[in-house]
Amino acid sequence: MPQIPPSPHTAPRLRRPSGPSRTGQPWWNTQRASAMPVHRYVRTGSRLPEPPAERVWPGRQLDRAPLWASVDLRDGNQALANPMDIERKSRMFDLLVGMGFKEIEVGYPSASDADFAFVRRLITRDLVPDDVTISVFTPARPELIDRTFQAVAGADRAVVHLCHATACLWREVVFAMTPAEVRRMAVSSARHVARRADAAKGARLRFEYSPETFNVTEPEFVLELSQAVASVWDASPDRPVTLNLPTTVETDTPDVFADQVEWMHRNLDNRESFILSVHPHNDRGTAVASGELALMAGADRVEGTLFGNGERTGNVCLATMALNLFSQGVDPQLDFSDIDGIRATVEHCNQIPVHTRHPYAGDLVYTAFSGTHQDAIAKGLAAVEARAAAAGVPARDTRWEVPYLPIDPKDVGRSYESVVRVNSQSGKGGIAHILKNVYGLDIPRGLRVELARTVQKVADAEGIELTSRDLWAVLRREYLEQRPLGLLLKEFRTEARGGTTLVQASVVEADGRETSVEGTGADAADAFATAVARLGLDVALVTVTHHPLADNHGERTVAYAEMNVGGVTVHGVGLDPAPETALVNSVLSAVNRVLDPS
Ligand SMILES: CC(=O)SCCNC(=O)CCNC(=O)[C@H](O)C(C)(C)COP(=O)(O)OP(=O)(O)OC[C@H]1O[C@@H](n2cnc3c(N)ncnc32)[C@H](O)[C@@H]1OP(=O)(O)O
Ligand SMILES: CC(C)C(=O)C(=O)O
Repeated sequence: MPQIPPSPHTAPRLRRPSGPSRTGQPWWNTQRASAMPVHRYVRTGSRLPEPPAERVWPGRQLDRAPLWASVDLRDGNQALANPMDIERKSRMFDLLVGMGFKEIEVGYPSASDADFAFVRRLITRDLVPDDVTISVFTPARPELIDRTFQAVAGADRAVVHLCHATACLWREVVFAMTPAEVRRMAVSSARHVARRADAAKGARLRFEYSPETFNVTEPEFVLELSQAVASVWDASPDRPVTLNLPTTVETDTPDVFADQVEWMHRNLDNRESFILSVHPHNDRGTAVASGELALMAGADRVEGTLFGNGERTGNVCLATMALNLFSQGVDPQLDFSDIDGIRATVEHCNQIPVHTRHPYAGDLVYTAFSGTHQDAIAKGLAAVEARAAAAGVPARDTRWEVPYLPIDPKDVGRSYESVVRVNSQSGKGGIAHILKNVYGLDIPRGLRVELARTVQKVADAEGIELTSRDLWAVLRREYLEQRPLGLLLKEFRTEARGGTTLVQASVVEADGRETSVEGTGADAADAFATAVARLGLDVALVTVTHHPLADNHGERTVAYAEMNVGGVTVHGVGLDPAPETALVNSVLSAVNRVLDPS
């Protein structure tokens, strides 16, 4: 794990809150106004001309995958400190194709030679599969539209994506245009695109229009622009225009965006001549929610990137959206069965690491450190296996219901190995789960409790995570190693006597005295416990269990004894190729832990 350097500040330097406290506040709410300049910001509420008379989206559920469009190579790429070179673009393109994306925005060819060259490469080398359509982005400037068409010349099919900002702030500050002038720019650019497309004989071209800053534009104005552009392009059900509604900068709660999308969905003339698309950004951290609610509100298509790369806080993460569908039993129509491979490629291409807590893909998202979670996960995994065994089907075909794990890590190519990891927050269930999964030890409940206390002490003292090897080391030191003040078993023999077992043993006590003892019992452990009691020790076997253990040391038996020593319950473990030796050693282990508790 990377070491994080200590913060140079012990505490943030905060100004004391200056606002008044609310009068009559109950003791459980003593919050005060902050000292931050909140007066600089305005609450916007609904952005529709009037509140919707009815909303369909709250009652809908997502029951199928939308049309996905990756913008990793355009919006993602334009946000990178080091935009992708041809090698990285090609890796990203191949990944997206391999995962099943059918529409890929491959660049902004008029922006840079690298973007232009990559599009040419795809076309001239015939690298685009028959069922995949590439898309190219252009702003509403004639010379840049021309360059875009040069880039797609010779393509069998493509989408030309025209975009310009529409909101008041952009109109006034960026373009210095009136709404009428923006409308003229939209229509003249759309005409220019149409003319260039007409000239590109033989190519199957479709068009996309993005009223950039849609979410903060007057809805009637966006509607008017969209209808005007679509009419220039002769939008029809056979050749629909993709109308892409971005939250260029996410500004509102997702319900506000859903209302806007539903409003467009209802008010567009010839709705069937449009593919209604959304392009959520993540400035408020709610891009996925905005995307999902927009689909419920009538959108057909989503643009986004893998793991959410993109301007500022990024685009909507398509991995999250797709796997959210998967977790609800909806086929996402994208293949995430090797999420670590996908992540590695995306990290290589973007040169940005995916966060350890990123949904579905982060290193720690299928991992529990806390004891109660571990216990529940271990029980859940066991229940799935039991259900599968009872039904006579592989666990992979059984319904997934495991506490704290929304999907089976194996379904995205992860293993269960790192699902449970131990530190000072962990408990007996997780520790037992690891020892079972990694070492095959089926530790009985009483021993789990006792062992967890020891592990907890180690974890607290060390303050770091304990690996499975560390857990094994704790178990070995606590239960399997000889203790200086304990009894040393020199030799023993067993003999079956009717229904019982006789043990004769020679033990050396801490003071060096060697004594021969014997005892009979139900099995070797019981008989040895009786023999040890004859040394004058107050010991009795409560119960012993054992099971075979096959590992790279060969076939062995592990035995777990629960003893009553001087009125205290104590456990011991024996491990040996010979079953009887394992049983005897488990008793010796428990007794020695009392004789020498160091
Ligand atoms: C929301 C989005 O993600 S849109 C995509 C944004 N992507 C990028 O910016 C990456 C690619 N780079 C560019 O677009 C570059 O700006 C280039 C390559 C086009 C170079 O543009 P330049 O001619 O140098 O202009 P510059 O970027 O400085 O300024 C933008 C100009 O375009 C205008 N403009 C901005 N967006 C658009 C648009 N979509 N359509 C038409 N004009 C636009 C601005 O008003 C400004 O005009 P002005 O020069 O008259 O003031
Ligand atoms: C081009 C548009 C869709 C865009 O990237 C945005 O508005 O964020």
